[in-house]
Amino acid sequence: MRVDIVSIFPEYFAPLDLSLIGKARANGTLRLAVHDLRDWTHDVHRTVDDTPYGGGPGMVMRPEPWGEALDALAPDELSPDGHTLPRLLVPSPAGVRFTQAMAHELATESHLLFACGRYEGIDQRVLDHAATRMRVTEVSLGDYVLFGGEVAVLVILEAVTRLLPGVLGNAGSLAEESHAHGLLEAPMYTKPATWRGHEVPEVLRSGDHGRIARWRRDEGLLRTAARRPDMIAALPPESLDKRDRAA
Ligand SMILES: N#Cc1c(-c2ccc3ccn(Cc4ccc(CN5CCOCC5)cc4)c3c2)n[nH]c1N
Repeated sequence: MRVDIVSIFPEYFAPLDLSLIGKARANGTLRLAVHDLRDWTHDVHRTVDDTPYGGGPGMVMRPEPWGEALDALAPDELSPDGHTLPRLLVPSPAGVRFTQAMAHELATESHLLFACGRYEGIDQRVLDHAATRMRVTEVSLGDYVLFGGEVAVLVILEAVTRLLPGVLGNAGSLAEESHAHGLLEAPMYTKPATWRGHEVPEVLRSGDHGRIARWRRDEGLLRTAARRPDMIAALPPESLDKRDRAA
């Protein structure tokens, strides 16, 4: 997967050299490039923002630098390797909610292009023009307000990269993790069996894998009911058996 990120704070993405994303870049699974939007400005001050039409607080990101950046990173003509246009992701407080389902969808794309806004956001015409030639998605992490899109790109990129083949050593954990089967995962424990007077639940040390599986499902169901009743409501009815309904 090719990923291009455009931001006025490219240094925000230094963490992408670390850990499993760093390994995915080193082995070619992820081909990532971070670009400074100011490289597409032409004035001495490298200006990227201006006052909003219609008044209101703050500043808006000018369309010209963004237009030139997207032209450069998403050229209309097919590249020699038959490369098609990228999927443009624009983090925004007004975006559709980012979910694990969207992470799976994005993990199937060959080229993602992230536009990181700052100030009050990017001039709408940038997105409208981009949408005439590529798929554009405004995406939000949730109902809280950030300074800009960079943190959202780090989150989205981590959620997508871990779904790419070979990135997560133990692919089994992908199948088991919460949000994969609609429930939060059960509590996890490791050695020692007793720590500061707290015992690991006996069932987990029983070696009875049937009991363990049932305990984990029950605990996941209880946690989900307590913390995320919305996820319970979204479960397909057939996924809850009589025991679950009694819980
Ligand atoms: N993903 C994600 C995000 C973002 C996000 C993503 C991208 C950008 C680019 C600029 N910002 C700052 C910003 C904050 C608030 C507002 C709304 N304004 C409406 C008019 O009154 C003033 C306030 C706009 C822009 C961003 C924030 N926030 N929360 C998420 N889940």
